[in-house]
Amino acid sequence: MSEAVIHIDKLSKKYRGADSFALESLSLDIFRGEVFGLLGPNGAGKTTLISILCGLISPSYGSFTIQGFSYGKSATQLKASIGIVPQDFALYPSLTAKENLMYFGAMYGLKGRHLSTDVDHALESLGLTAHSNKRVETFSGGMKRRVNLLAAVLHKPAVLFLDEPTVGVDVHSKKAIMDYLQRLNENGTTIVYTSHHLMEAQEFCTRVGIIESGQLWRIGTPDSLISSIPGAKSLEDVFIDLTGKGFRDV
Ligand SMILES: Nc1ncnc2c1ncn2[C@@H]1O[C@H](COP(=O)(O)OP(=O)(O)OP(=O)(O)O)[C@@H](O)[C@H]1O
Repeated sequence: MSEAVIHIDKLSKKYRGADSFALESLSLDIFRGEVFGLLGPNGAGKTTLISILCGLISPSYGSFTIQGFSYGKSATQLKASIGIVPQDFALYPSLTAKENLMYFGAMYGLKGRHLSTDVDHALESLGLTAHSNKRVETFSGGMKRRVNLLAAVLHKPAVLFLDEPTVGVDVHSKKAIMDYLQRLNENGTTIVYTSHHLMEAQEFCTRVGIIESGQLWRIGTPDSLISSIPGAKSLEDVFIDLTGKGFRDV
C-alpha cells in the first residue's frame, strides 16, 4: 500500500446557526498518486470538506494532515504542498491572463525570469498563448476555468484540490482540462476533485468516495462500486441507488 498523503480523522463541521452537521465524523485516507473523486448530491458536504482541507474554513471537530503537515504546527509547509482550484473564479478580471498568473506565482514566492517563462509555458499547455495579454474579463467561461487551473499549479503542488473544475465549460475546454489533469497526475500530482459529472469521474478517478449528509457512504474504485450494486452498469446507477431518486437541488 502506498503512503497516505492526506489523512483525515473524524472531521466534523457545523456552520454557525445550522441545525445539523455539514460534515459528520468523516475519516478518510487518500494515497499518493491517486485521483480521488468526491461525489455526492447538492448539499452533501463536498465543498465543506475541500474548504477545510484547503484551510479556507476551520473544522468544528476532528483533525487532518497533508503530507504529514497540519495547519497548526506546519501551516507554511502545508500551504506550499497544495494547490486549490475553487468553484468560483479566483481571478482578477481587469488583469490579463499573464498578469493574473504572474501575480499568483509571486504569491507562492516564485519570481523573476523563471516565473515569466513558467507562466508562458503554462499558458501554452492549455492553449492560451494567443490570449495571454488579453484581460480575463473578456474570456469565455472555459478560458477562465483554464486560467483558474493554471493559477493553482504554478508552484507545482504535491496535492491539487479542484471543486467542479469543468462546470459550465464546453466540450473542447473540458477535454483540454481533463487531459491536462491527467498529465499532472502522471507526473506525480495527487488529485482530489468534486464533480457532478459521474461519467467523467468514472473515467478519470482511481477511487471515489460517495458523500451524503456529511458522511462517507461508500468508497472504492469505480469498478468495485459498480459491481457492488446488483444490475449497476455505471457510477450513475450506483449513485442513484445510494442517494435515491428525489431532487436535491430544490
Ligand atoms: N457558509 C455556510 N453557512 C451555513 N451553511 C452552509 C454554508 N456552506 C454550506 N452550508 C450547508 O452545509 C451543507 C453542505 O454544503 P456543501 O456546500 O459542502 O455541499 P456540496 O456537497 O458541496 O454541495 P454542491 O454540490 O451543491 O456544491 C449544506 O446543507 C449547505 O447548505
